[in-house]
Amino acid sequence: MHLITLVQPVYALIQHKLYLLAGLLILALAYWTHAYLTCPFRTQKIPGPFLGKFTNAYRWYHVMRHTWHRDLMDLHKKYGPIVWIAPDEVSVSDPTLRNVIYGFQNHKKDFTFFKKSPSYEAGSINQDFSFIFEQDPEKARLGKYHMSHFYSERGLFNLEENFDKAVEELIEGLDKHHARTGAPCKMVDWTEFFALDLVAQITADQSAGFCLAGKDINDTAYGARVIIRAVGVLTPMPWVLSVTSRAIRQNFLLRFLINLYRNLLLLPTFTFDTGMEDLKALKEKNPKHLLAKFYNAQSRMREHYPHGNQAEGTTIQIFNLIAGALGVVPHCQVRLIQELAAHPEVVQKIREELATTNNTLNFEDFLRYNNRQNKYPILESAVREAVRLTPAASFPLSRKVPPSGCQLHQYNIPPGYNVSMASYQVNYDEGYFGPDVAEFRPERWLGDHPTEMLDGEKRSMKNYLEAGWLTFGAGGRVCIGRNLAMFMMLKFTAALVREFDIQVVKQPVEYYTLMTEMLGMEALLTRRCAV
Ligand code: HEM
Repeated sequence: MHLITLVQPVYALIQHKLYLLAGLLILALAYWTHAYLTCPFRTQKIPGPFLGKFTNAYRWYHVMRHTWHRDLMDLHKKYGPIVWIAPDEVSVSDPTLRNVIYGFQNHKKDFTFFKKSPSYEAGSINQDFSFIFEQDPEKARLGKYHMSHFYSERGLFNLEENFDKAVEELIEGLDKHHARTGAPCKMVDWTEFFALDLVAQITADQSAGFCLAGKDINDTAYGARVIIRAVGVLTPMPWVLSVTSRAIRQNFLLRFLINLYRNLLLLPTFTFDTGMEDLKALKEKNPKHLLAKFYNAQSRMREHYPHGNQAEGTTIQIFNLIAGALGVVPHCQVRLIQELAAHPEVVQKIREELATTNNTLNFEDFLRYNNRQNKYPILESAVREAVRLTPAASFPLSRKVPPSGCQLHQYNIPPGYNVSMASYQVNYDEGYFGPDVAEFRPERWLGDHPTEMLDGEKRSMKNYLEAGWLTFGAGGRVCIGRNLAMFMMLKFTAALVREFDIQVVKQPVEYYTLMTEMLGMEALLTRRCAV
């Protein structure tokens, strides 16, 4: 009887769609208002945009306008270094607080360590270890233990031959498709082709042929972009995450993922169910390349991921590599080309540096081992300056406040809430980087900083600047691919300025979803005679 009394009005509500809609809206408003009224940020009067305090829809709207990275900068200009941006999150813009949030694990472990926030679940699509999206710090540490050596400078040094093969194909492709024809070169496409060719080279010692073909074979890069953007759209919406599962997300993205692995590994019939034998054969053929390392790393971590499988566990590492090499590096590279085209004096200096090593960039002339000197300080600084100005992995690095809570300026953030910093507002902090923060000035990375290190040693500018920026994240979850990113950009840029004169005929436009993409830039390339 009671049940019927309850069910009848609900049924009536469902019958009238308008009432149902109004009911849902009232419920949502009641939920948001309750969350707002009980939020400790309110009692402490943390400033922020009114709508952002109420609902995640505010942040999502700005993501969908593809301007969130710049909007966040504006919010900080308006409200100060701590801004309440979403019902359970504050955004922080202060390089001196970087180490509070992104520190290393210490003996107090779970009590003080800021884990990646639950929003990282958006990028988890199978039951295996996915480096970027793993929230458990212990498992991430284990991943780093098994993988960091082959992403180290030394580890990559062993694959220099593969870098050079990818560079050769890049030059051949650019020459054939642009320099000789005079057709404008779509720079972001070419930086992506190079990334795909390079990944195929270092993963399985083979040419995937993107630069030679001068096109996105089978929409491989397009598919990877769809996946990365989909993660960006999902990340600011916690309720979507609670109603989708990894399996749903994987199925939605499956065809793009499989297409990616097929075209990179040159395994045209690859599937997760049937592909393990092919993967094994490929990794056995190339024991020194990354596919073999990925396979070994996932086997060692298997006991922690009992619901996963070897084919997915191995290939998801390729996806992580692609997320960095294809999702991020090309956009930093486009910024660098844009700046070099506008600063011929820097190009001249880079050419002079390259002339000292036979016009070729060699890793051994860059790495500071055996007391060798870096022979490319301007080129290195130009790359650093570009990744500072366009830190393309610009999504807020959201972290869950640990049981210890945390103090950010005058505010006390209780455990369980989220705090985040994003690279754009940190990297453009005038207090830290100086009033010329928005200018491309590679020389800011050279020489010494007036302050000293703790042990009384001189502090280099590089050390000072890297301690403040957030381009590669920081602390225990710092980017594992930062050496690879640097090497990719060094090799690409060295080859480009050696071989071509570049004239930008169309400027890039920033487009944020998860990464800040630099879309639309076109350049005319003229082959240089004097090499
Ligand atoms: C210029 C290029 C790159 C930039 C700006 C960049 C930036 C970042 C940032 C900001 C993070 C921290 C994410 C967080 O804290 O949530 C990160 C993490 C990571 N990056 Fe990169 N990245 C770049 C290139 C690469 C490349 C080429 C790889 C290829 C291996 C890579 C692999 C990773 C991985 C695996 C992580 C997760 C590390 C962890 O959570 O412990 N990145 N990257």
